[in-house]
Amino acid sequence: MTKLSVNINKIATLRNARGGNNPDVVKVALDCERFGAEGITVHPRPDERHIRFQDVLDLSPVLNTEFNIEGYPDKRFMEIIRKVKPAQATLVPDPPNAITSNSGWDTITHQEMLKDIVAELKEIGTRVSIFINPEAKYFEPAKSTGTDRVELYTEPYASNYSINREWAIKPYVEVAHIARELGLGLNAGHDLDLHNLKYLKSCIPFLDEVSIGHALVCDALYYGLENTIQMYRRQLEG
Ligand SMILES: CC(=O)[C@@H](O)[C@H](O)COP(=O)(O)O
Ligand SMILES: NCC(=O)COP(=O)(O)O
Repeated sequence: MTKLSVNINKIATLRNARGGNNPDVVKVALDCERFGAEGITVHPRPDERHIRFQDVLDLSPVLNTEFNIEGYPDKRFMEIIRKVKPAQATLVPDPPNAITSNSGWDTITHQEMLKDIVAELKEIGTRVSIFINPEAKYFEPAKSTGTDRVELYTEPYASNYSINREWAIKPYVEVAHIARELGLGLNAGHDLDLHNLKYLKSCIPFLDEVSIGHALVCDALYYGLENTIQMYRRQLEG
């Protein structure tokens, strides 16, 4: 079964736009869980443009599903992970000024650093996932870091889906089987939506988890949050 983890970054974007507490990020997260989300994902960026570090502290004690915290493993990120000990930490190589995540890790060049980070996170009992591009050369080095899972960076798939979906999915199917052979758990995320999710799932049925935020929140403006979460869940059935 592939779990849906709802990324609530963009709920925080809307809240921050007016300086108050509407929408209430904690309330929305709990409602997402009630509506069928099987996890909550946040990405507290260094500039706190959306999710703030305080949001992480407010969410952690009240969530009922898995809490997945994404981010670059700098000092502040590691401190918050040590503090809240989430179910999962997803390491992304984003520079502080990145408009959004735009690549996975070079697990060859950064293997030693990742090894140390992964060991520290596993020591505190947090499952570790490493954001990764669908390039086979990065998978054995990823395994060598000791990570539990990898998260396939799916923006290239999403942007090529409408052009030629069989071509777009090909590298992802190839590396998904490599990950499985290596004993790595398999997540996926970035730019997944109601158009491309079902095909991804049909081609990689053993996906452990997808984390989806931007498109899901946009869809909720038209279909409502509860209905939208159910619509995404149905794309993952079978
Ligand atoms: C790692 C990933 O692909 C997403 O969490 C992405 O980082 C979302 O970040 P923004 O919501 O800031 O675009
Ligand atoms: N890890 C991907 C994520 O959490 C959400 O990405 P997106 O759906 O906002 O592009």
